[in-house]
Parts: sequence; structure tokens; C-alpha cells
Amino acid sequence: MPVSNAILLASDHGAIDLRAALRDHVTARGLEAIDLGTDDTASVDYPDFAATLAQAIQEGRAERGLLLCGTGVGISIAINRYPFIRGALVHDVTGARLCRQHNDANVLVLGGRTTGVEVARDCVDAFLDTAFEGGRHARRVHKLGAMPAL
Ligand SMILES: O=C[C@H](O)[C@H](O)[C@H](O)COP(=O)(O)O
Repeated sequence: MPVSNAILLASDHGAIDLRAALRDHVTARGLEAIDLGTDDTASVDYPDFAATLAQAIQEGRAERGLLLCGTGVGISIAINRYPFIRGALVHDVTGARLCRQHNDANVLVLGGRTTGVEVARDCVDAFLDTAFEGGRHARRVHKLGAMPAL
């Protein structure tokens, strides 16, 4: 389980409200929410917020993150360009649980226009409360970190 009590959050303009609800949710759970924006509804570019969150993880500000855009698709593509990130776009609690058990995901990705707040809160709880199983999955996750260049 993570050493840090902090969790990073970031989104583009497509998930402002859901990000705010999840920030309140993780705070209510006793975690330190480090919110990296965006700060208003002005249109922004999701790769920029994926980069900001990845940098914060690399700097050790927190070990885990919640990352959102309208669908979660664009920002999940962006965040997985960083080799130390395992970002999982999920739409249900089963996905949120299994991305921890099987994939050791360190960033949970959600869509502000596609996932309701109640489901999103449940996904966050599953993400935070589920441990990596290791075993055969550790071999696969290790390979993720050493993908061959083609
Ligand atoms: O995958 C991309 C995300 O869903 C973005 O939030 C979305 O493309 C933003 O769209 P728009 O600029 O039309 O608000």
C-alpha cells in the first residue's frame, strides 16, 4: 500500500464537476487531495494536465492520482505515455478493483461526461482500497515497464 497519504487530481474542462466531487470524497476519507486543476471551465488541452500529474508523481508529491477528461479516453492515452505510469480508464467498480489487483494501476482515469458521480465515488473507493495481487501479475507488470522498442 502507498506510503503517502496524498492523492493527486487533475482534469480538463470536461470533468470539472466530477473532479470537485471526487476531491471532496477523498478528503472526507482523510486523504490529502492535491488538486492540479484545471481551475475553471475555459477550454484546455487534456495532454497538458496528464503531463502535470505525471510530473507530480515523478517528483514524489504523491504515489497515486485521479485523472479525468470528458470521456477519460484522451487523458488516459496521454498519461500512459509515461513509463512509470499505469493509468486505467474504468467505467465500473469491477474495473477499478481489477486495475489494482492485476495491473497495479497508480492512476485511475474517469470520464466526467460518461460516468456518474455515485459510480465514480465507488470506483475511487475500490481503487484506493484494493491491493496489487502480485504473483503472475507482477511478471506482466514488470514487462509493462520494459516494453521493447520496435
Ligand atoms: O478524450 C478527450 C476528452 O473527452 C476531452 O475532454 C474532450 O475531447 C473535450 O472536448 P471539447 O473540447 O469539445 O469540450
